[in-house]
Amino acid sequence: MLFLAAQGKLGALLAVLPFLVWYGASAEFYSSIHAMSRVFGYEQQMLQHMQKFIADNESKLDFLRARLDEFERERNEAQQWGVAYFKSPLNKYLLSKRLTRDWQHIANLMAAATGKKPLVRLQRLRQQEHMPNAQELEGAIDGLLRLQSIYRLQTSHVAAGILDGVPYGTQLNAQHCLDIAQQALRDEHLQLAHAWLLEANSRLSNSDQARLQPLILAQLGQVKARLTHIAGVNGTLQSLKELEPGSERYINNYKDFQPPSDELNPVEEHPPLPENLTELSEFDLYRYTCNGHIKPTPAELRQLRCGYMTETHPFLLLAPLKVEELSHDPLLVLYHDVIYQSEIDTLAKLTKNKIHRATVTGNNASVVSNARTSQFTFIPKTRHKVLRTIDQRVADMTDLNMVFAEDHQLANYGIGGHYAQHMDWFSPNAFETKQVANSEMGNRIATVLFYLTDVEQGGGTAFPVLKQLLKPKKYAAAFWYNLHASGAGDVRTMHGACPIIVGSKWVLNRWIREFVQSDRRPCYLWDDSQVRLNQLLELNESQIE
Ligand SMILES: O=C(O)CCC(=O)C(=O)O
Ligand SMILES: [Fe+2]
Repeated sequence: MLFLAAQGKLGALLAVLPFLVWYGASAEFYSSIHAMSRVFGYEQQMLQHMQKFIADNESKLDFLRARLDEFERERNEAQQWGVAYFKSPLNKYLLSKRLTRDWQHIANLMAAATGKKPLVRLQRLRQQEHMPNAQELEGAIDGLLRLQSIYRLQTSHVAAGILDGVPYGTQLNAQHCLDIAQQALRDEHLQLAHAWLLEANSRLSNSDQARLQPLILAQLGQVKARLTHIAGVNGTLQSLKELEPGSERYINNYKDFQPPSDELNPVEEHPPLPENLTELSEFDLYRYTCNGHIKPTPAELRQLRCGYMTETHPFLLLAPLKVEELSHDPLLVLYHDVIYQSEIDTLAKLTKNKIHRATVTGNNASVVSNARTSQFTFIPKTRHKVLRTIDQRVADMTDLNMVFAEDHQLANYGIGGHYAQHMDWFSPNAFETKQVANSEMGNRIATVLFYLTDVEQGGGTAFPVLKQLLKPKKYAAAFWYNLHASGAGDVRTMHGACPIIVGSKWVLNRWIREFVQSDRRPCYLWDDSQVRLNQLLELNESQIE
């Protein structure tokens, strides 16, 4: 189980709530490429069943068409005979046969549920695990809006398949843009709704113009009216009326609707970049670190070094660890090339079919939350020798005792998958309410986060207070202390996994607990644990360029 650390105003709920308000629906589908490739395979089978359904129905229709021709031919012949036709006992037989046995056969055939088998199979596939449902469709749109908001992606680019400057060739049509706009509107992202409606309007094809444009314009009028500082609501309503007289029926509560007078301010898709960080919510701090707005100054960067580490094990004299400093206090470093491909392959085998949608623990039970859209599994080190080898390396990297380390956690993030800002350490409240598994091992003194994949775009690990964004680099591992020397949780370690724009991210978490480390970790004689996050940010106020 995982817990969001809670302490005072940095509590779990505060960390999660703003996010839940922003992105209300639960969503699983987009959180794993693994699941997506599975259902992509199911879709292939669904198409085959559909083909079979069509083929069965086509052969039934071919058969019926042939019978129809035959019956018509027989009738035409009969008509040529005139009344004489009814005198022949042979014809009496043929007519009777047609109207009884033949027609019964035809009626049975027409009534038969042709293609039932492929239909049943198709329906069974739709029930498969990982098949997206309506809620997950919402989640996929949520994920897209989240990417847009975090990375400040321009709507016209996204609709044209350009993600953060890279073209992918997928185009959205007017209906897609309208669907996204409607969800943005429902969730009160008015600026984004506005941008998606404009995009829908500009992407109308001749064939869907009549069907979609009145709705698009009506919604655009409403959004503009709600964003009262913007221009053009009256113009939009005018176009709507010209397009379709009586079109006010598209506007909810039209009678109460008071179009404001037009003003000339343009609509920004995204809020302006903040200059003062002290006022930002924790989510915004995370967001602005993910998109690179919060970053260290050159002066701060000059304090940081890279080098080879040889101290913790004699073997390191032969093969020193490559370390990159990212923060001195609290310590955050990145080790390069500390896991082998063969080990990653074994980890992949051990996790096959085992990962589940991540939960976070708030006050009560673990819940699937949009603060964390990834999938994970825990594997005890007894399961495989490789896990113990990795732990020995972690001990060399950290100089910490691995006896009290949690099970290996492997997590996968798919497109849009993320984990909003949080601390890895457990709050005192989590201990009091017995939410901490193996509490006798103490709190999470340190984290080692192995990157098992590169990620094409996005997916960094953001440390807003330390102003660091770690881009996932295959074979590397981040290491940081979560606790002050006093044992108190360090709020400056607040971090989060930024959403993936393109790619898939696998990580291995090693959470090391605090007991049995007393001879390992150097103790400070002073306790800086009382320093509050806001004070720290004020201290750091200079930093954005
Ligand atoms: O995947 C990442 O970049 C961070 C993951 C993380 O913070 C966690 O699992 O606690
Ligand atoms: Fe974490």
